[in-house]
Amino acid sequence: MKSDLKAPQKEDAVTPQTIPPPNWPSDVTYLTDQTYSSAVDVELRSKLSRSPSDNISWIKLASNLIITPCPLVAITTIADEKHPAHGQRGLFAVQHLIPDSFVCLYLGHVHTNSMSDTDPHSDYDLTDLVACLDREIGLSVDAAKSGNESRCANDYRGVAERPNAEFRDCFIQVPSVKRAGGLRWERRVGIFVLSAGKAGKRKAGIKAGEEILVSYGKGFWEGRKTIATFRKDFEMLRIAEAALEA
Ligand SMILES: C[S@@+](CC[C@H](N)C(=O)[O-])C[C@H]1O[C@@H](n2cnc3c(N)ncnc32)[C@H](O)[C@@H]1O
Repeated sequence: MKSDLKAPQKEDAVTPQTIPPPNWPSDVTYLTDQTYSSAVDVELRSKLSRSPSDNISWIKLASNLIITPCPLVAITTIADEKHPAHGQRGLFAVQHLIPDSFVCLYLGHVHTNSMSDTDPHSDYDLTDLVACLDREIGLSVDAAKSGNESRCANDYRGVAERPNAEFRDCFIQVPSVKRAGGLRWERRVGIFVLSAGKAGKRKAGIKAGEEILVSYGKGFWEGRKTIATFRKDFEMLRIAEAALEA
């Protein structure tokens, strides 16, 4: 298949970096776009592109919405001792975010879902966090070693009654040497504010200063419980059980 994508030059090649936002973890690379494992070859990556015949209703994000670092959020170390992720980082809104609005992309290292290309120790892999980049073609995004602000979004369990944001599939425009206009649409996963809901219960959106909370899904915590039991990691077991009971 002919493609306008450049073949990956080497494994773990990173995109250009920008100055990370305040409170960014020093041992994690801050990304402005996702990177690709060498197992994600040109053909596999081309499946992430939107072909003109696609009739998908996913959101197409205008390039002016994608700003790095993201001006809508702040990474904060959680000081509240009652918060189940106390001492860790969380993602907070710095301004009012209206229902359905885009917050930021979930960036990280795109990998195949084969065991040899997956980090079993990662707490930041979208395969586990409900959404994955594309289940049909078996790709996911891991932000354990490199990512952006989204990797700091906590699960709502034990923090609030319900999530106020969610992961959604979307498209962004990336450079293309073959397409007219020099751009093509490529799939990403982003964090979006939840919709207002039919009864308008969430019409307030997310207030400035509020923590942005998603649902990782029950499966994430059940998985953590199984791993913790196997590894005899009692702290991890306590956290997973508390989240499942919340
Ligand atoms: C994707 S990371 C979220 C960001 C993380 N707090 C940090 O500082 O990098 C997922 C990890 O955050 C923690 N976490 C997130 N939500 C939590 C919750 N509701 N209860 C307990 N721990 C949570 C768990 O350690 C989980 O494995």
